[in-house]
Amino acid sequence: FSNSCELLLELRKKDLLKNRPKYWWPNVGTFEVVMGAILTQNTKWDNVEKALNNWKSENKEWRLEEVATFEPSFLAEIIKPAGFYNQKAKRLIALSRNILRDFGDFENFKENVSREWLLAQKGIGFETADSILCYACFRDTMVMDAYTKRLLKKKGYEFESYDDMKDWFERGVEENWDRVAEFYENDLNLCYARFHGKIVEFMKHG
Ligand SMILES: Cn1cnc2c(N)nc[n+](C)c21
Repeated sequence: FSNSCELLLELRKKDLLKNRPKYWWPNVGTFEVVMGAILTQNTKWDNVEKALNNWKSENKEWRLEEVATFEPSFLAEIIKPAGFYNQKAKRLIALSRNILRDFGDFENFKENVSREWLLAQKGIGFETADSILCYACFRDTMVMDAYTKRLLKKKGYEFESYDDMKDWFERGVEENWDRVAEFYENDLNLCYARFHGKIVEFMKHG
C-alpha cells in the first residue's frame, strides 16, 4: 500500500472488530478510558480488564471525583492485576487531582484538555496522551503504539519518531477522506478510533 488509506481499506476487508464496541475501546467518553490508558502501560489488556473489573464488579463505576480521594495503597490493591500498581496508583491519583484542580470536572476536561497538558502529567507519554484524547475526549487524533510500529515495519516503513508515524497515518486518511468518510459517518474521530483498533486486533489475532 502507498498510503494509510490503502492500509485501512485492506484491513476493512477482515472484519477485525466483530463483537467489538463501535469505537473499539470499551466505555469510550468516560473516565474509565483514562484509567485504562494508564493501566495498560507495560502489561496485557486482559490484566487491565481484571484490574478495572475489581472495582466495577461491586457495581461501582470509575469516577474522577472518587479516585482523587483514594489513598495510594487502597487504589494499588484494586489495580494490582495491571502490574506496577504502586506507581500507577500514585500517578492516577495525582492525575485525578490535577484534572479537578485545572478543569473542575470530567466534562470540562473532555472539552478543553490539550495534548500538552496531558504530556506534562507524570506517567503520560505520547501513546497514553493520544489514547485519552481519542477515546476519552473524542478528538480527531490517532494512537500509535508497538502494534502500529510493527505492522508498518513489516511493510517496509520506518519512522524517525512517534509524531512522524502519526503524521503518515493521519495525512493518508485526511488526503483520501472522500474515499472512506461514508464508512465512518463523516466522523474522523470514529475513523481513527476504529483504524487503530483494527491494527491492534490484526496484530494480536492476525
Ligand atoms: C481497549 N484496548 C486498549 N488496548 C487494547 C489491547 N491491547 N487489546 C485489546 N483492547 C480492547 C485494547
